[in-house]
Amino acid sequence: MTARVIDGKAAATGVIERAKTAGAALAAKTGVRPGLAVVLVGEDAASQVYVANKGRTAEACGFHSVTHRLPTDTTEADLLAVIDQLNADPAIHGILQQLPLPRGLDANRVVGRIDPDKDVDGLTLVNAGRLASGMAGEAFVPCTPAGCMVLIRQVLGESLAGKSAVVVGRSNLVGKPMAQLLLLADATVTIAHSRTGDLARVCREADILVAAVGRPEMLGADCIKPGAVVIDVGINRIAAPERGEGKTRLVGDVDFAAASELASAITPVPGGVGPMTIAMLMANTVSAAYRAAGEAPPRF
Ligand SMILES: Nc1nc2c(c(=O)[nH]1)N[C@@H](CN(C=O)c1ccc(C(=O)N[C@@H](CCC(=O)O)C(=O)O)cc1)CN2
Repeated sequence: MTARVIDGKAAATGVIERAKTAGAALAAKTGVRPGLAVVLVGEDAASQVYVANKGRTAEACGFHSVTHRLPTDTTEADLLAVIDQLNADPAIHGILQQLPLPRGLDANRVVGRIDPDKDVDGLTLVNAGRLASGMAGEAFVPCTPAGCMVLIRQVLGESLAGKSAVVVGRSNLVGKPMAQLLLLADATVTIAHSRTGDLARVCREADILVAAVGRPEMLGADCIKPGAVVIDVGINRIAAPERGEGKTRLVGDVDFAAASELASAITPVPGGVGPMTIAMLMANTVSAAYRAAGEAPPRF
């Protein structure tokens, strides 16, 4: 079998288009223009690219968009003051603290300061609790797992009843919310991780395999059940001397070539899950603005 390659860029373009249309409709009806604030602390090169993309995409959607770039030595008190100011700003409906934070800043305390109604990253305890309690409709769901679900539904439809899903990775940002979403769609879910015994055997049970471990090409052919849908969340930059001295390339957590021989559908890296992360941020921002305006948010 040669797997269908799931086009995350095309799916993301569709979500962004719907967010733009929904934002314009809200502004026309209520005068409320969706507003997104992104906060970046420090100089992490990848984060700078992601944050710039978030701002650009928000502007392309017609949103009010602000980016706070703070130096690496920002104190937690100063960062919390920025969050407080954004919490109080009526023009801002969504706040995202870009992660990771520099050493010395506590991500739980900083993210926990965001007003849950503006938490478009879905990382506050309130939104994580809503999702874990099955109240996904009222929660903001973290953007990457929300995007993975859009891609999975494209391939398998709404109900995952009867399907076994294995999520490799247990982060608050991806692994745990991903498992909750699959469970809510009626899949039978296992969360595995780097310390799982005989990981390949566990993965081979999966009709849906979601890889979010952050280790380049860690999951090979021995991890893939024939016909599985493989969603690769990993974005790992590795040396690519074949492209020239000092060159690099991106790979996922899955050995794409090997897995493609067995899977029925697979996301590539780049061009798979990554673009959906930013698209779902636009969707969550529109939803936050709808809620702030007392309107029912659209479904993405
Ligand atoms: N507060 C958050 N921090 C981080 C999140 C998040 O969802 N919320 N996710 C990641 C990084 N991320 C967004 O922030 C992100 C990662 C990757 C992509 C993307 O489009 N990737 C492209 C490749 C891009 C490249 O060339 O480097 C792809 O996969 O095609 C978008 C967003 C960590 N931090």
